[in-house]
Amino acid sequence: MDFATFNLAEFEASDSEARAALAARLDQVCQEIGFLVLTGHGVPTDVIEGVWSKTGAFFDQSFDAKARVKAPEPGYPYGYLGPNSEALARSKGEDTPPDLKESFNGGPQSVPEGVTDPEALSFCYVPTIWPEVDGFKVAWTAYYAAMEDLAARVMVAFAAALNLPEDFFAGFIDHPISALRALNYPATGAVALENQQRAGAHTDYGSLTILLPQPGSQGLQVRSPQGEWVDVPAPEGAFVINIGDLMARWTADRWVSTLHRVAVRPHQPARKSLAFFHQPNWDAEIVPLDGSAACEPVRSGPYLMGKFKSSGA
Ligand SMILES: O=C(O)CCC(=O)C(=O)O
Ligand SMILES: [Fe+2]
Repeated sequence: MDFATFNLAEFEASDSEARAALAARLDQVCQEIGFLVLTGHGVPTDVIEGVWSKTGAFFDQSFDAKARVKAPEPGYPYGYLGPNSEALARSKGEDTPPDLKESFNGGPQSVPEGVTDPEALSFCYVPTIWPEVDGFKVAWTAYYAAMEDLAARVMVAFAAALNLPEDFFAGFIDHPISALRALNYPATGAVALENQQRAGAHTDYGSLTILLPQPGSQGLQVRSPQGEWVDVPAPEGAFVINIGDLMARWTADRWVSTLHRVAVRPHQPARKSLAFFHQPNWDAEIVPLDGSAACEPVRSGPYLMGKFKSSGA
């Protein structure tokens, strides 16, 4: 299976006929596999290098130093999640050993005016707990902001792909509750436990994931429609994007939220990645776009919270 590439800058610069053709192709890829390589993204190299450098410095610290910024209680969505904290396959009802990874997670940097819902305030709007790594917060927030902008541009392309007015999603994503996760999969030894992966098979929860796998790294795989695990490339200078469960619902399952995992193999070097989980406004009502009753309407925030709580290890 070849991986489709979508060049966002080319789409944005195209006249209406070429734009429609690129949008139709995007629609097709989102129907078939829901994963693609994104080029023409315009995210400055120094923003990307900055976040790699500071998250690398974070993971290089001792466990005790990392544990100083761990989530203060179970279910707290941000901070350091050490080894044995999460098994993503549990979100799919699979009882597996914990994933072989550690992560640092952060959320929106400010609470929009007028948010009073206690669930929103105690879930996605709780503070990110900053590590004492010089320059970490600056590099992290610059990358987070770049991902917010990029996600909004991809959502314009998605609207075109779905034959909607191009600003259709704008009002749903003007106060997004997205999360950024830096992942470190430590080097592997001889064997893992049975059914243990670096990240167990799962689908993502939100509208869109913008993933930056360590360039040239291996292990990320998607489940093809034929039921095979297919390697996802990690090209230098590009992102991998995929549809999450919320987008599948929104499109009444026209688009697929594809099962994926990070497979474990013996004697692998450490692998890093940055996953940005774009999530519409807390209050956004996600109703099937085709007007059908294919999926129950859900609210973005509570839907995410329900999903998140299902993967704790
Ligand atoms: O590390 C990766 O390449 C993918 C991680 C992933 O799928 C996730 O955290 O949802
Ligand atoms: Fe994922």
